[in-house]
Amino acid sequence: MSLTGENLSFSYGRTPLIRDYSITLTEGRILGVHGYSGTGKSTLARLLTGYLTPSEGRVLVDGAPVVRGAFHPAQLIQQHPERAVDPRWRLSRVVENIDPDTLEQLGIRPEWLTRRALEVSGGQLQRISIARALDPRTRYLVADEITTMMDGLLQADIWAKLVAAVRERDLGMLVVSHDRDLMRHVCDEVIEFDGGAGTRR
Ligand SMILES: Nc1ncnc2c1ncn2[C@@H]1O[C@H](COP(=O)(O)OP(=O)(O)OP(=O)(O)O)[C@@H](O)[C@H]1O
Repeated sequence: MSLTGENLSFSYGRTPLIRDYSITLTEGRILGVHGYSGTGKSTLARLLTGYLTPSEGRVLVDGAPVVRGAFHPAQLIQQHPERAVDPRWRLSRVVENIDPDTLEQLGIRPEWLTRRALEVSGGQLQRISIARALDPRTRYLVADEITTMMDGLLQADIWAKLVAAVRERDLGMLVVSHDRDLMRHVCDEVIEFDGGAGTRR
């Protein structure tokens, strides 16, 4: 069982950002993706989770393309949770499909759920967006710089809880980060991302 990006190419304008790049994430593994700023790591994360469509190549989940409009089994957790959560919604609505044990596992307090996104802290909102990504149908997570804006203690707490949840559910997780120490700590393996064959910047 795997999440595969097969011969992916993508560009925002004329210059290719990602070219003929392939990557495989196996269920139950935590794979780190490290690379210089601007190489296209966030773009790769978006391609793998269906937020962007590759110009060439394809994304396969367990060997098959994801059905358009269906729940994507690879869920993206972004650096800025406030961009991922509708500010008008009470947080209880954001996590309505998530079982209470998962909320408790992530240290989410019931009183946060009565509020909206702008009425909780960044760390609290990131826990909510992690919880939402842990839908029962999720098989893979792509975590893109999810604790970059947080202090060390909060980072460590969130990663400990997320990794425990991932291991317990035997999910595959791709971790995009600049932080080599974090990746050494969290990942089974770390790869260097360069955008693929022949990309220039
Ligand atoms: N929506 C967009 N439209 C046009 N260009 C974009 C868009 N999003 C990103 N880019 C450009 O694509 C390149 C790669 O961006 P991306 O965010 O994927 O890189 P990254 O490796 O994640 O960078 P960082 O490590 O700094 O977060 C950058 O030059 C960026 O300016």
